[in-house]
Amino acid sequence: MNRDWIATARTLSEALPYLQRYSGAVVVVKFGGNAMGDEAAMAEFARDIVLMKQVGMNPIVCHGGGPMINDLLARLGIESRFVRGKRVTTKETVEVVEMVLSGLVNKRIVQAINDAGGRAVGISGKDDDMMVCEADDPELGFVGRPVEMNIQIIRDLYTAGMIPVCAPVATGMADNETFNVNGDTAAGAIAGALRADRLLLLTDVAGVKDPSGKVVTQMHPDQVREMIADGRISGGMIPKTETALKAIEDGVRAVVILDGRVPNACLLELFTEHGAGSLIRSTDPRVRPRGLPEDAADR
Ligand SMILES: Nc1ncnc2c1ncn2[C@@H]1O[C@H](COP(=O)(O)OP(=O)(O)O)[C@@H](O)[C@H]1O
Ligand SMILES: CC(=O)N[C@@H](CCC(=O)OP(=O)(O)O)C(=O)O
Repeated sequence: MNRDWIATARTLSEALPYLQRYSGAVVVVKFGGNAMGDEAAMAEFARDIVLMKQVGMNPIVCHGGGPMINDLLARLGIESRFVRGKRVTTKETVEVVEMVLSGLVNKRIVQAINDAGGRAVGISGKDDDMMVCEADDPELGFVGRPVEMNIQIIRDLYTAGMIPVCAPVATGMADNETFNVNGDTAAGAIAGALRADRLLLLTDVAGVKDPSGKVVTQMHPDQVREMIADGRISGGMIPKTETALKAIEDGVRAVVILDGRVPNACLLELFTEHGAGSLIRSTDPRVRPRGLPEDAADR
């Protein structure tokens, strides 16, 4: 018997407890612009998402696209400026942000998932008023902080067999306002509103690292707060870990920060014993949202 076939059969067999555990689970996947890579990497990501749906999970994709916005702004001669990891967004910039995120990036992901045999539907926070925002900080201009979530549209899509693909652009409280929302923030707000079983934040580092460069594989919220306070977590990892803390407070069972450039990153996290990246989980026994069995070990 061919050794590869035996190994493949064993891998499938070993995945059984994970397939059982995650049956029906709601998993929000944030796909960052830096994690997107080339066409082949996009196709591989799409295959993972379709496989998750095929085995009975409910994957929801929420994407970024910062580098793609930077490219178009540069071609238009508009400078990109960030404050604490968020883009300073003028009225002119927000038009480009919406074009790139709700248009180019969203439809590229939708097409890749459909090519892999899934039924992806692209929406933004504007559709059905899914995400309503207020200005985050006057210094940032049209950057939104989600204040109201109308999440039924997402539930309707996944219960009808579709895969929602969400662009982080939202509507405001006043007429005709458009807000640019940080992709991590948007994914966290969606996961929180759904009380998701998992929020996977795909980025371009292996996870949260300690000062020696080693990835911390499991963390609880207090440890994350300590690492932010003493500077071990800095830069772009601050909004990411803050999103994780907020999502857990809102009832998300666990958040994983992992390297989206690794082939089959989502499958490695969900269907193997050791998972991938850094898992942040509440220690509060009252936080037991619907979904996974009470006694299931998280890794
Ligand atoms: N403790 C840490 N562990 C890992 N990355 C960290 C840490 N502190 C700061 N960082 C920085 O955070 C970056 C990830 O954030 P960011 O570049 O904003 O990701 P994305 O574009 O995927 O949203 C890493 O590339 C790294 O430079
Ligand atoms: C307010 C804000 O900063 N919005 C982000 C939205 C895209 C994003 O978050 O993209 P990544 O996940 O690829 O970084 C931006 O304009 O770049």
